[in-house]
Amino acid sequence: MSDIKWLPREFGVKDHHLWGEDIFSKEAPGVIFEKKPIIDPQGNAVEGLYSAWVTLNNPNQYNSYTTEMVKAVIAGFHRASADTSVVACVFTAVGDRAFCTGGNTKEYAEYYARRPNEYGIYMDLFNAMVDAILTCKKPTICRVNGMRVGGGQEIGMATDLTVSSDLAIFGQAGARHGSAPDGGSTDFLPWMLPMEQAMWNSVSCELWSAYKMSRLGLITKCVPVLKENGEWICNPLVITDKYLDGGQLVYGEFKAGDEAKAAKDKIKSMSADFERLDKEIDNILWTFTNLFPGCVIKTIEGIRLKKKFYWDQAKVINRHWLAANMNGEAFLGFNAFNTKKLTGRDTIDFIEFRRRQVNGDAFDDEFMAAVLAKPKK
Ligand SMILES: CC(C)(COP(=O)(O)OP(=O)(O)OC[C@H]1O[C@@H](n2cnc3c(N)ncnc32)[C@H](O)[C@@H]1OP(=O)(O)O)[C@@H](O)C(=O)NCCC(=O)NCCSC(=O)C1=CCCCC1=O
Repeated sequence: MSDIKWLPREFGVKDHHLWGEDIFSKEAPGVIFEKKPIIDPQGNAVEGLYSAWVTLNNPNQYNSYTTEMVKAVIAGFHRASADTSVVACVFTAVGDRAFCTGGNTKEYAEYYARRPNEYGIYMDLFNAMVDAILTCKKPTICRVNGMRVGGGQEIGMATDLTVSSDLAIFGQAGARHGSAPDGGSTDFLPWMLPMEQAMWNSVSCELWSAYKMSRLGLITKCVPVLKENGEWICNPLVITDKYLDGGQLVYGEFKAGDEAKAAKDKIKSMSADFERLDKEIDNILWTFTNLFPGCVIKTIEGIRLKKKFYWDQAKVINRHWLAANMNGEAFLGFNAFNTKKLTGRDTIDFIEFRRRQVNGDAFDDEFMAAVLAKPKK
């Protein structure tokens, strides 16, 4: 015989998906999974080739992820990874206020605080979510539609590329609200920002503008989303028309005083239009579409290896510290934030906390009551 047609073979295409469609939901809080056709530069849909969109849908709580949403994000990236018609995966969220502000602080305060073992199990899911993004066999793009804060910054940085609305802000919240940015930021930030900037950004909980993050190289690009008299305008809250003032770099810094107030009022009176953001996403998708898929993912995973180096080691032990911390600083910090409408204050009294530590006070309920604000009468 001169051919190998005689070899027994199985035909058809296998289904490698782990989860069915029912893990996704269009109801908030939930995660939407969609496939959208690849668009060529002339605006035509390319038949049979798609981008997969994983969309966080919890806008009333700034697209923070609940436990159920974490599971659905894992499923979304796994689905995109295993679907051969998908060119790349876009990670975004509903609305124009936030991409994601991290773990759901209501759930953290009301359920996970003082339940460290439960939080440890939750962290196993959180780690699996970051792993699902970092191991997706398709390029991953974070489409930042608004603030990317706390765990939101962490899952965003786990993606391969970020393009952002210029209204977005980026940063951490952990040390202010009772956690450490150990869901990826302490591992990724020192690669993505100069070390000093990574240090200050992760500890101070300052939120930096998209222009500043673009200048520092944390994100690929930010684009205007506001139009005035038919013309695109840059975020009026941010300095974008000069680099230097008094010898200091000011490009990307926030305006202050009356200028800032006027800019905030202006933004409030306008609505965001993501046309340019989506055009950028289409351009990146089109570039990927016209490259060898195997070479693309090998190149990407070669870069991801370095991002994953510290994450893969630290995630194992961080999970245990984060769990234990739910009995201590996290209990206080997340409860303070969760009850801010009742008390009028979103953080604990840090000065009293430190004074009590100086005195060697036991970390008991009396200590906790002393540092938490009281409900307003
Ligand atoms: C600074 C903020 C991001 C934005 O502040 P501001 O613009 O003043 O808006 P708010 O009034 O605070 O928020 C608007 C409403 O959204 C609710 N909200 C915001 N974020 C969350 C959240 N993460 N979970 C649940 N709900 C949220 C907020 O309560 C408001 O609702 P309301 O009913 O009052 O209108 C600020 O919002 C902020 O600091 N948010 C919390 C950020 C945070 O602490 N995230 C968790 C960090 S920890 C984390 O994510 C971790 C991940 C894995 C590893 C371990 C870990 O800790």
